[in-house]
Amino acid sequence: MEALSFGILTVSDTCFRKQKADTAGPRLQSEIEKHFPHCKFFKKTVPDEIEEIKAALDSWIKFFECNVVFTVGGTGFSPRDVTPEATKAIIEKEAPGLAYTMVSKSLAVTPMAMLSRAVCGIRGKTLVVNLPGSAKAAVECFGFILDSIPHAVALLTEHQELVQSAHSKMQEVKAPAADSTKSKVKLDCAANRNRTSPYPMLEVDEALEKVLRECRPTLESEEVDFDKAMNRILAEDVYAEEPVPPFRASIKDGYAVRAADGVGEKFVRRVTAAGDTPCQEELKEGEVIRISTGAAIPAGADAVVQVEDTTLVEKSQDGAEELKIQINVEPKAGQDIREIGSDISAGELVLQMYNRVTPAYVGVLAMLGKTRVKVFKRASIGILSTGNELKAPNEDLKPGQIRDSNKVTLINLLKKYSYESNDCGVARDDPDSVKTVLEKALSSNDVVITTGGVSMGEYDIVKQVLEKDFGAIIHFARINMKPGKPTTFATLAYKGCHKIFFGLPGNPVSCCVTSLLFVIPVLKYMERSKIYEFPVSSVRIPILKNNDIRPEYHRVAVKVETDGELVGKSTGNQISSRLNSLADANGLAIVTNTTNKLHPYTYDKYKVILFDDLL
Ligand SMILES: Nc1nc2c(c(=O)[nH]1)N[C@H]1C(S)=C(S)[C@@H](COP(=O)(O)OP(=O)(O)OC[C@H]3O[C@@H](n4cnc5c(N)ncnc54)[C@H](O)[C@@H]3O)O[C@H]1N2
Ligand code: MOO
Ligand SMILES: [Mg+2]
Repeated sequence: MEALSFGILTVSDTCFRKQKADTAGPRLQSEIEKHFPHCKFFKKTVPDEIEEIKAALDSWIKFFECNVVFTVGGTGFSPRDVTPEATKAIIEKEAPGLAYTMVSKSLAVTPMAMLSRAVCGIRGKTLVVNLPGSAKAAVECFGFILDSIPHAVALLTEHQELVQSAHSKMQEVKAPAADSTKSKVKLDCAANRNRTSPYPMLEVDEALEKVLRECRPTLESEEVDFDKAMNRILAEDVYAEEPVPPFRASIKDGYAVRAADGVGEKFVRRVTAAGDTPCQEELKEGEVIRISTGAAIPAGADAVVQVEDTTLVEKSQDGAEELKIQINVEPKAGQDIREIGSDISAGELVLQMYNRVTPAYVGVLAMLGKTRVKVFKRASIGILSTGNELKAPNEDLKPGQIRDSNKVTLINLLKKYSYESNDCGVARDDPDSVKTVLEKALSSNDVVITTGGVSMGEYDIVKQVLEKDFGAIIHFARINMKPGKPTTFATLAYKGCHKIFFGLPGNPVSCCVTSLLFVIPVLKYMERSKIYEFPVSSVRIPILKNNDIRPEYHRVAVKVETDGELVGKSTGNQISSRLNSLADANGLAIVTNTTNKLHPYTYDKYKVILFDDLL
């Protein structure tokens, strides 16, 4: 299939004259790339001139048959805004539904959206969409119509493959939820089961790419109390409504002085401490006021002299009060004073949208008195185990049974990266039980994670239940990695809602490693974290052997040597059942097959995914 092509035409006098950088065009491009990873782009900036806009649109449509052209800017009420007029002049048919969708959804963000004059329409095989000029609004509006784009392009180009995938996507949304408690899956007699997997084997990168393509970054935000916002992604730019400090404050314990009075003996008029109402009576020549760190600078004072640079000259009769002191060091005007707004000025952009909230962010919100803050919504996550052999950790075991460690491990693994999840119980290895437990999990979670039942056994029925009972699309069910080969990823529509499904392998290490490689990154991606993958570093490790054809994600403990070099060591036997191989690990060293490799050295440098603090 040929890659889709997009035109981004920035319409702005100031960007054209290079008086202002174009932020909206590049932001829109990166947003488009997230959803259409292999697309082509045509980009140009033109001034707000009707003929120039028309000429650019014309050439992209006529000569390059661009699938979609987005104009950015020039859709408002100012006299120079003519993008809608230029667009109307070149399109053959209007597509008002798109413009309507953008305005109506934008109204939920800002009432100013009602001033948009954006036009959308079709010319030949090209869809033309006017977007607003601000980067934030352009990306938001693109998000509002994103779902319709593949289908629109499919219809315009009569692109069969695209039409089909757009239709199946729509089917997916409409697919009826499973209703009866009985599964349509019947346990095959062992002789009838698949003897080879029908699913293609994907590389790890391909699998992650597929997952990210299906799990779009959210467009929804919610307001939370500032002290509950830790680790969330900000969905608004935070501007200071007040300056910090709100008054001129002393940086030192000492004396508020008039710098021009210089050194010498001074009369100590009074005392002011942090929290005291600022002294309004003007400081007179030869006077000082004793002051503590954080106290408001009294009227007339323009410097603070620290107590270390003074000498006591005269005390009160009871010996408790200072009457006169000597200033020993020439003060400079402004010395040791925090001016109003010197930390944060009123109106300043302090915290930026798309950044993750840290403890200091929470503190800054507290400083500004901003007690509610907008953050991007997070997916709700349900976790369940499958397996007839499983008992709860507090239960005694009969022969053949083991304790369910996966569920509690995954719940805590997610918690480590700040994601709460719901315990959805355990399903037995029979289709009715898997269906019932899955149904419950899907009814109250956006993302459902299961462990076990995804490999080649006749009781590995999770995929069949997903497909037959829930109409799920299995995007992949095999990955070329060790551990984690049978990792399964699917999407489905449950009661009209899009659900994401990870079927992780039952082996305790396999489900954790695949969570680190796929689940955690996608949860971060979905809540719009700018960084969603763990860092990868080169680490010196004693030779690691791997006799499997699959690349192995070898659990290692990595520390920083005194010279700053990262060195690691294996955590021992790497069999997928041995969870203790992960217990003290903070990295996954990627080891390709070593069967025929000669190792002249005892150490080698490995690429290591660092998922925890260095030792
Ligand atoms: N013929 C083949 N057999 C297997 C293949 C294969 O390619 N061909 N792949 C192997 C690999 S690799 C893995 S990984 C496992 C994955 O199996 P399943 O996802 O189907 O999981 P189960 O069979 O249900 O269980 C596997 C293993 O893990 C234990 N387990 C399961 N759940 C839990 C839990 N909640 N807590 C602790 N331990 C659990 C279970 O008892 C099994 O020992 O398949 C291989 N087989
Ligand atoms: O892939 Mo399995 O997860 O090797 O043990
Ligand atoms: Mg199995």
